[in-house]
Amino acid sequence: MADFHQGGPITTLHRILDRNPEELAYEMTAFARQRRQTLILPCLYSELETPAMTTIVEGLKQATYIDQIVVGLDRANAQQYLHAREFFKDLPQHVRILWNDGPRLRNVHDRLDEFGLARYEPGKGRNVWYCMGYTLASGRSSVIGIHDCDIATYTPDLPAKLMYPIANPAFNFAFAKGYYARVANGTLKGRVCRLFVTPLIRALKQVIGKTDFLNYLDCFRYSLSGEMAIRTDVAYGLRVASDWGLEISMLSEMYRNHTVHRLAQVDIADIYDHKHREFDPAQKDDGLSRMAGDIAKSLFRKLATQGTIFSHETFRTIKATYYRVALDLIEQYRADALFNGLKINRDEEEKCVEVLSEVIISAGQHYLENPLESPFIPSWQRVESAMGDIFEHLSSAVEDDLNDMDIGKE
Ligand SMILES: O=C(O)[C@H](O)COP(=O)(O)O
Repeated sequence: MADFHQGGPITTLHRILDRNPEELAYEMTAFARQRRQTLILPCLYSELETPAMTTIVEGLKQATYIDQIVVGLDRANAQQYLHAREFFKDLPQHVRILWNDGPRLRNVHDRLDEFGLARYEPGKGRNVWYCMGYTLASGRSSVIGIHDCDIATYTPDLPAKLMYPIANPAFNFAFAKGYYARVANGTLKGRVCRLFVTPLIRALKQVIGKTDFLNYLDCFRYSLSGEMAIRTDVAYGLRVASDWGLEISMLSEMYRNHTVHRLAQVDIADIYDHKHREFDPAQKDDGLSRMAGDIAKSLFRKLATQGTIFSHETFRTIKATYYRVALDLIEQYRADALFNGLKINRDEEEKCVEVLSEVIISAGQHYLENPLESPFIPSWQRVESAMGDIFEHLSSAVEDDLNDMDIGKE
């Protein structure tokens, strides 16, 4: 069972007791009278073909307190979009699917491009951003939950726990981040979070100083989790990164725009398992190294906006400090794993850290060579001020796709 320690400026909501899921759902239904809820599911078409997604959909059939489900569908052709419509059709909520690669949404994207507001690569960040835009356009809810679609350990009460801090009218939280332990095949996972983000933040604290921002980031128990809940009005002003810096950029934006008293993290699962990317030390620009690189750049850029001056020497010092901190952490993870009867491969963990330490140098180099680069997608507030009718266009594209009986016939 969890403890009840509050370890930093944001509020941690622990699962001190195992609550009855029906009681939780009953409370969420009552909250929904004042704060209606939309759940965003950013997914790739290929995820629809996995057992994880079937379990998620079965779980969501029980989550009748959710008013609307917005599916962001990436990498789907016409036939696959039609299959997605079929796949989600039995959900009891108001379901809308954003067929991001379909001609209508591409057309919306091209219009944004004309205004210089759509210059970003496809990916999860962009998918989530469009889903938030649609949710704003629909005007149906004041609470947004987002969770990944590859969760192999999904339980039907996960969305309730995730959205509870924002949905409960007794709370004034603007944003809540989900946390859990990632475990698979009897071993600790969450490699980028454990072996890169945590030691990097602690190394930055040593090199740059214990700034309030770094202390804030360090208190998140799983800063990279794809599970979060946010007030809809807060989502309106949010800039998100289009690359793997999405999660860290959201935390940075929350810190910049809101007092820490309105931010929370919430325990949403006993353990969490999902689809794992290969960690191939030879592939410096792919997989987990790519993810770590985007995160590092996002952090460096954020610190620069707070006045930190970086040089080649600073990055070399950060790398050396990171390496030492990471090795110490591996020792701690090992003790924790053994205590829980889990295996841990020290050689693999150390190899991973060696490769990730090089990522710090390459991300630093990239930052120094491209100081003005910004992978941020503008807030919907800015987009609406440039294109007053954007929400009508977005809604019509989604509705027209849904009602189009000729898709896939040509
Ligand atoms: O959260 C992480 O650290 C990355 O997504 C990698 O996760 P994994 O080690 O569980 O695959």
